[in-house]
Amino acid sequence: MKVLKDILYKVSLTSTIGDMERKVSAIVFDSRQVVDDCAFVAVPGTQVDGHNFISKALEMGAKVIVCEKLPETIQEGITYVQVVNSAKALGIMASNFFDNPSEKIKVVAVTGTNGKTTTVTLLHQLFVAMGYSTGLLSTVENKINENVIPATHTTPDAVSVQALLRKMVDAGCSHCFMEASSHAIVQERIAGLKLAGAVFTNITHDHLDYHGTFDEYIKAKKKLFDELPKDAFALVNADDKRGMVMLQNCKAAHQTFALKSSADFKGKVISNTLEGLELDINGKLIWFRLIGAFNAYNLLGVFGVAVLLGEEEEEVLRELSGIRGAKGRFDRITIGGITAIVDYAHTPDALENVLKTINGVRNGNEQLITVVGCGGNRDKTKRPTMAKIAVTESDKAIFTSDNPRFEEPMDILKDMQAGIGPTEIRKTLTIEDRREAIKTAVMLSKKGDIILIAGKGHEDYQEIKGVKHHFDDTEVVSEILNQMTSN
Ligand SMILES: CC(=O)N[C@H]1[C@@H](OP(=O)(O)OP(=O)(O)OC[C@H]2O[C@@H](n3ccc(=O)[nH]c3=O)[C@H](O)[C@@H]2O)O[C@H](CO)[C@@H](O)[C@@H]1O[C@H](C)C(=O)N[C@@H](C)C(=O)N[C@H](CCC(=O)O)C(=O)O
Ligand SMILES: Nc1ncnc2c1ncn2[C@@H]1O[C@H](COP(=O)(O)OP(=O)(O)OP(=O)(O)O)[C@@H](O)[C@H]1O
Ligand SMILES: N[C@H](CCC[C@H](N)C(=O)O)C(=O)O
Ligand SMILES: [Mg+2]
Repeated sequence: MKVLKDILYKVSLTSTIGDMERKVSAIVFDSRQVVDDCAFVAVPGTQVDGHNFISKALEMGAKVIVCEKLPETIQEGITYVQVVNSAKALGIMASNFFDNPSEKIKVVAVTGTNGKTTTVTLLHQLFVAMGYSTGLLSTVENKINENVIPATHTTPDAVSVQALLRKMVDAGCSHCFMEASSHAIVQERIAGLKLAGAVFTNITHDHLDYHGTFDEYIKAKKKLFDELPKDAFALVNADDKRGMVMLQNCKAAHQTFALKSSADFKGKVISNTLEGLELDINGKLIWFRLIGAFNAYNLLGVFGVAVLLGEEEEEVLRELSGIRGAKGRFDRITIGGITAIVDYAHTPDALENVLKTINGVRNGNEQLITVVGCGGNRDKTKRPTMAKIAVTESDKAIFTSDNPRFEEPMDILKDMQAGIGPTEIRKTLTIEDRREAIKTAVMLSKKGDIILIAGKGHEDYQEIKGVKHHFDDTEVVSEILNQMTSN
């Protein structure tokens, strides 16, 4: 239990009614999670307004209401706290509630359209290999050293972020590497967090359904850098033209990494094959297990962070050289002479990068077949572009479902087909059922061919109308390849 007025330290208050010395058992932002004596924070959402659930929260036992607009009836014995921004208040209150864990651990947040999971996973593996007790918050999983705590979001909600950091501090962690999604930044899920540094990987087309325009999407990412403290570092990709935008008005130490532009952490791709990457980093030639030039950026970003955190260059490169990266990112499965690549590419830029990487290393005599879909209830404008890229960069493309959520799968597939010209349509098939689509790709393949299965990577489900059905691309393609190539 904590005293309310201590939990409100640093929160911008408008007015208060009632006892501020009251003890609070928990901080809750969902009326369905209310416990006795908790503080309920009413947050305006994308679907509903949390203010509509204030009376429900009181019925369930909340004793403190934190809100932007006071309700019409004020109940006796309840404390009301009116704040300027309740989403922001939630983050700050959660941090105070858990004794400000981010002040006791070096937290580095990574943002960008692509490469966040790869970057934080590499950093986590690197720091564990260098002997540090290290935490991870990522799309694939949250971790305290090797202990996995399942993840539901790329960046957890404000209370979970602070609760997880508390667990990390209690477990003796010195570092935490976390993804900061644009949704999370706008929704203040990381308010109240003290960052040691932030990284910008890149920005390309995604999430326009949520942010409305590309400018708003850029602003969302920039907010992370605008709010960094003076003693933090801001490390950006200087080859992305928005890298410098992130640094405008940023108080933290400006740092850059790049392959093309001049930068503080400069690299060069020496060779790029299906076995790995050879890079020149600060004049040293190093071999890495990751595949694709885009991973050169991720590796450089990781190197930069480690050095900025005070690690020794030689040791960082030696350890980084042996690391594999995140699950579902360019995972290769070769059975019966056919190679399947499972990759989480779910944006036009990622898909193009992965296909260009494959095209850059293949011999050209084999076929490249791409199986791809686009998520439902997500940015519709990326659908025709992703379809076009799949057709242009492959010999055949099979369009299929990827988490249709609450949309009709065939509607999504029609949006994809709209991106394809009349001559290219012959190179495509549309098969709604993802298992059938993968099976067809295998049927169309012969020894030596390559099948790219894009969009789901590590995901082990297909989300249909609010229900997650077990589905794992790697599992499915391995089973089909084993069956179909064994005789
Ligand atoms: C669109 C979006 O981002 N939504 C997130 C947001 O919920 P919301 O604003 O829509 O909430 P709402 O349903 O409108 O409800 C408003 C408020 O009323 C409360 N409420 C609601 C109902 C009720 O009965 N009682 C009650 O108190 C809710 O708890 C909430 O506080 O805040 C919630 C708490 O943090 C998130 O769980 C939720 O994520 C949803 C499930 C989601 O799908 N988010 C995706 C888009 C997302 O966040 N993705 C990014 C990664 C994207 C990427 O980079 O690829 C991520 O970080 O995971
Ligand atoms: N630096 C990069 N630039 C462009 N594409 C990349 C980069 N790194 C990875 N990719 C591609 O993007 C896909 C997603 O990578 P990753 O999971 O690291 O990104 P993310 O930013 O965490 O994505 P999400 O926002 O969905 O969590 C990869 O499977 C790969 O195809
Ligand atoms: N974090 C991303 C993941 C997209 C993955 C793809 N499989 C899809 O469902 O669109 C999102 O929530 O938009
Ligand atoms: Mg991610």
